[in-house]
Amino acid sequence: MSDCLLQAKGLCMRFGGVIAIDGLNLSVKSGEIHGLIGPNGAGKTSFFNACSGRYPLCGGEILLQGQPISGLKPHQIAAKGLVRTFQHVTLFKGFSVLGNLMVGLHLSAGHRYLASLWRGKKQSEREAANRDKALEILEFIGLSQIAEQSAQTLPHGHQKMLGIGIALAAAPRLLLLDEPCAGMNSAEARQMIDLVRRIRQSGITLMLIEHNMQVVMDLCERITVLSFGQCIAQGTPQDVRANAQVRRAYLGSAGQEASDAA
Ligand SMILES: Nc1ncnc2c1ncn2[C@@H]1O[C@H](COP(=O)(O)OP(=O)(O)OP(=O)(O)O)[C@@H](O)[C@H]1O
Repeated sequence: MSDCLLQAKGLCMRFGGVIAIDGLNLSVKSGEIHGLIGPNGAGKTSFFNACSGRYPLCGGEILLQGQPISGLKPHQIAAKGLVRTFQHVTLFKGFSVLGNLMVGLHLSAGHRYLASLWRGKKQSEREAANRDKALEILEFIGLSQIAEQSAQTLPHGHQKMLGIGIALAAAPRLLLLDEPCAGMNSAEARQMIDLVRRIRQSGITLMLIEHNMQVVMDLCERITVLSFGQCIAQGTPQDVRANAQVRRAYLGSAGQEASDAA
């Protein structure tokens, strides 16, 4: 598939006797916002962990732009353009918002963008370039007004936004977002949805795990549904809503919500 950015083929992941991912096949197309949904324990986070190199696979392979990435270390996968966020953001609480982003930029300094930016520059010039880039990202994620505020005092929604800003500092081609709207009030969730759309407009492909069905149905062009580590449906929101197996897998949990969002 020529427009396929990420492809998982026959993926398996186990934790002792627990099969977290069971022969999973799925693909993410370049330029789309792709939702990953499924009941609790379906294997969604395990899939992100597999893609980002956090845990080893026990079978199958993952291709990014047609190149195998399975078996690479997380920083090597990030350098190839696949970057993830976590459900719970880890920030340097003693640093400012800007400081956190600058650390993020330093950590991904081996990456192609900064490598080209920094080549041949002196330390002071690098610092200035780093700060400019951090401010640019803060403007993009809508936190430039609070650049000097301590990260410790940030409300939950802003912490999640900053976590995404730090991920953007690694200049991803594909950004995996783990429950970006979790724990947010409706105003914060609207800001997050707007940010996700703007990230896509900037040329970055996104895949997101999200339990809020309304968010998934509004935001995603395609959706993959997992159940017991397997893909039980992949398609447009309309396809997924109409799928009887999806409704059964969700019965009694998010199923009613999924139907209601139709
Ligand atoms: N580090 C781990 N050690 C042991 N078992 C794990 C680990 N991570 C995941 N699992 C198990 O793998 C299965 C899939 O879990 P996973 O967290 O990927 O599901 P999920 O779809 O993300 O669920 P949720 O929506 O509740 O976050 C579950 O049975 C879980 O208990």
